Amino acid sequence: MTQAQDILRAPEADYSHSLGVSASPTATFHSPLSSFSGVFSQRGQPKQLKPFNTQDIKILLLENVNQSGRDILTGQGYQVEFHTSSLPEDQLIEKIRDVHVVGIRSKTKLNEKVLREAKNLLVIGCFCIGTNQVDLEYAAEHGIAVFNSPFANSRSVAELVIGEIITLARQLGDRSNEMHRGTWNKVSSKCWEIRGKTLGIVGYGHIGSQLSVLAEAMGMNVIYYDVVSLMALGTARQIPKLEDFLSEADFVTLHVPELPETKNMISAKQLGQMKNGSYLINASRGTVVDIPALINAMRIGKIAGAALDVYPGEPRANGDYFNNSLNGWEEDLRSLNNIILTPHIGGSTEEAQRAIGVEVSDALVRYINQGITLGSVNMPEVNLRSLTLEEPDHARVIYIHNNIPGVLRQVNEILGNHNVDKQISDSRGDFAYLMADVSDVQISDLKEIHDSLEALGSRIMTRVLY
Ligand SMILES: NC(=O)C1=CN([C@@H]2O[C@H](COP(=O)(O)OP(=O)(O)OC[C@H]3O[C@@H](n4cnc5c(N)ncnc54)[C@H](O)[C@@H]3O)[C@@H](O)[C@H]2O)C=CC1
Ligand SMILES: O=C(O)CCC(=O)C(=O)O
Repeated sequence: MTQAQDILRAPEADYSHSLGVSASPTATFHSPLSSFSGVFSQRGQPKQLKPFNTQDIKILLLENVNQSGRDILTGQGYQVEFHTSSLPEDQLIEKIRDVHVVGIRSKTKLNEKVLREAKNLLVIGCFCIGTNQVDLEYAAEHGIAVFNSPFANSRSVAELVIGEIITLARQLGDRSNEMHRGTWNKVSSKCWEIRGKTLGIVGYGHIGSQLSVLAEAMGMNVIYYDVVSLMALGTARQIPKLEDFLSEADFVTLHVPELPETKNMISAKQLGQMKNGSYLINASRGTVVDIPALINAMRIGKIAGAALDVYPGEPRANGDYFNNSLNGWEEDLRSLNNIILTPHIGGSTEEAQRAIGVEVSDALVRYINQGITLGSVNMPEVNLRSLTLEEPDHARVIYIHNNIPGVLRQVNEILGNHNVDKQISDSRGDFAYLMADVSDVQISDLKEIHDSLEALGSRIMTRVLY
């Protein structure tokens, strides 16, 4: 057996999941982080670290996180409680009090009210791209790291949008509904090829740029609007002003995050600036489109069709919920022609969910077991080579603290009685993350190190792994 094989077999080195995540011939996603275990285990077998003061890691997994992710977490011996949907707020609060880790997708709102109750929480895993459902600032202030999967479902969203462009151009939804009702209605009026038409992409990030390539391959012209100046792929063109952009596109598709600046970004005024008979697609977040304004624009024939995957209010679970009790305009939307309404399924493919399950669970394991924050969306990104089995009297000290002068001196005074083998510290805004590997420590020293760090005024959270 080669040394590399040996390392992969060791129970501690189980980031090897990332290497063979997909059974699909087309899913080529591999987490870039999957290579780190190899890099950092070169000097010996990595040692399985244990938290000094959180012996049994308890995880609450909501919203049907994929089996791939559940397997990784249960494989670590953590206690995993799994739910297929999100929970009502009162139940969420009850459960979050007890757990060290919570895993969610887009539905569960981890706002200040909920996080205030989460006294043991170390880390949140968003098994999706968007992190708008989490109060990231509050989490950082309380030493709770947040991880997501920044691009594992981008391709799935881009493919959905491609399908919708053709579906809208050919009024496929309406024809299919008519046939389901027994009506044969063969028409070509206002049905178009997409070849030569202009696709306008708002937000040219992971999804928007992927979509750009696919659309061009189908003969579309691509323009995009983004707040950042970005390199165009193929023959796509960035248009600096939203108004000019909207007046040029036959199809407008939205791929921006939920932010105060993107709220109602497409409203009556912007719909008025779009071409007569153009189409609108929103698979970003429900708040980006003023839906009553869209309903009006479709009723007067300004907009010839729309596809919506996301809504300002979305239900917690599957069921007969798409009625006026959610947002008040569902019945109006349902009555329109040539509108595709989908239940937030942009990223819902086997490939994407498997890859996300692996990527986020691997990040959680790295954080819980080793304190590594690579890929965190609210903490400085910090990494140190793993401790190895050849270093028995070592411990890893993690000190999350307010970013104020003089902290390193105080920490190193506390660690000074031991040999600090390696240390790293980085900050992100008001918060800083320090990780130090110390040798010559006995179990009896750990409590003293932990308690001394906890007593410092700058302290947000202390973890000692040994
Ligand atoms: N329907 C679904 O199931 C899914 C929805 N999403 C949503 O799609 C969004 C976009 O995803 P990615 O492409 O991965 O994000 P990204 O972060 O890679 O790209 C977003 C782009 O939007 C741009 N942007 C931000 N504010 C803007 C503004 N005010 N005007 C114009 N451009 C602006 C950014 O500069 C960036 O280039 C996510 O934030 C998420 O909310 C993501 C995955 C699945
Ligand atoms: O799959 C989900 O639940 C959420 C998908 C999404 O919107 C995201 O990844 O941001």
